[in-house]
Amino acid sequence: MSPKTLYDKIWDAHVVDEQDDGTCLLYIDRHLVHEVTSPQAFEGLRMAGRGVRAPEKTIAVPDHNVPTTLDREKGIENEESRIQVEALDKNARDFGINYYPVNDIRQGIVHIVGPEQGWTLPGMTVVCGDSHTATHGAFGALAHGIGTSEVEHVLATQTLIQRKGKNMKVEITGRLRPGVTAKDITLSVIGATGTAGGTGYVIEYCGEAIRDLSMEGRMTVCNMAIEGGARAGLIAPDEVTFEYVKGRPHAPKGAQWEAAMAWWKTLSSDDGAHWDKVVTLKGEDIAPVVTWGTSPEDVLPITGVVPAPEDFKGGKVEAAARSLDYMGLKPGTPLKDIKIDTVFIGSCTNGRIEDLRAAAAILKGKRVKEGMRAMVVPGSGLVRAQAEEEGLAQIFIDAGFEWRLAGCSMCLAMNPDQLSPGERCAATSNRNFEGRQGRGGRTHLMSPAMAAAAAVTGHLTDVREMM
Ligand SMILES: CC(C)[C@H](C(=O)O)[C@@H](O)C(=O)O
Ligand code: SF4
Repeated sequence: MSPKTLYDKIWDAHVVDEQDDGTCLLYIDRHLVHEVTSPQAFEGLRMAGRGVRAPEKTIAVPDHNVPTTLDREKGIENEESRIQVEALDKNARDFGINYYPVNDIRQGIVHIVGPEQGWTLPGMTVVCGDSHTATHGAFGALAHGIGTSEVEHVLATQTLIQRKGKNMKVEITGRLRPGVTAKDITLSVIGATGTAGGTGYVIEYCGEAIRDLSMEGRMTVCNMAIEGGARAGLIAPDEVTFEYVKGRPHAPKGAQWEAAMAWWKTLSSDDGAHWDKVVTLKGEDIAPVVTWGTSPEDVLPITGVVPAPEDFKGGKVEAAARSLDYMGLKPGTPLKDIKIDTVFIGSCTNGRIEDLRAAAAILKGKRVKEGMRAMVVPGSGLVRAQAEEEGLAQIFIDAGFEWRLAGCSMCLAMNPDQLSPGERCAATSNRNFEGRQGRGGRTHLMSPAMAAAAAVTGHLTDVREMM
């Protein structure tokens, strides 16, 4: 047998049918559903008089549109948002799928809830009508974002039509330096490869610096695979993975656990497997980074300066000029001199317990700079509860942060947490497009520790100076 990559192995184990032109039908192990991309899919099922093929493998949770303020039981003011959340509630109950409603402590961002509840397991195929489904690849699961018509197809058949992608290896060698985190890895990879660098590929992240990451950190890395253009991101499962999964509500138990482990231990790329593209970064070379522009590839070490359009080539010259104009930045300005108005800590990229710990470690005994707004939005109700138990919530509150309920919140402008025109935000989320956090809002992406440091000083800050 020829050597295979991890992607090849999971793919081969799930192919139900392959046509001569390479079109495949893949079996889907887990289908995660949120309120934004599912209403029409359920409507389609109703119209066709069909049910959900595997309700026990389908998990629904509202996240994008839910308010995260403490008074959210008052309901959703925006009509469109309210209709979506109500539709999910009705659909989940009518079709008998697993469901975490907004008042359930297990509610949260779908990509945080899936792993937390043990729905996401190594070797699985996982889909969701959401591009950041790549997050689940951290478990060595093949996790694709899909569109609404595909959501309907998966609901009805538990299969997905796909063509196989190419194999790309992203290796991070050696160790990270102090103050450098998973977020800096994933942003630096996109900085190096560009937002189109992964187009057509499934990325496997490997190397010592990846092995050294916790599951939380691995999820942060895979979460942004999509921002690098890839179809999915993967990390081979190991002891760290098994330890995280063990004992979770929907993880296998007893003899089933043993059987699962026997298969999970085979889930790594074979020596000599073929890679269509290889990118290597040295862990020691990665610095704490921030984005300066309106694309996740606009990444620089915090010690850098705002670039000039002429520093780029081709179409990027014009794009950079437009970015700088939108962001209100002048070439040559030290990144550390950029003043900010708002800090947002949360999202499926960085809303897990370890992220809150990292931010709290910087904030302990300090205050948010006068006049700024700062919020922490835990990724799930359980993350929130754990943070309260660990005393992190109190650190945030004492520092002057708002301590919110779980949801996507200010990651995107689909709920009341939005930036005003011109407002500048240090954000731990994954997208910085024009208007992403609100019309005219300006986003700088960074790690939770960097965002916390910026909250204290009021400008972009090198976290290493505060450690
Ligand atoms: C709303 C949803 C479909 C979207 C996505 O696909 O990623 C959102 O989660 C985002 O991050 O932009
Ligand atoms: S937290 Fe942000 S990136 Fe993640 S699913 Fe929600 S909107 Fe998308």
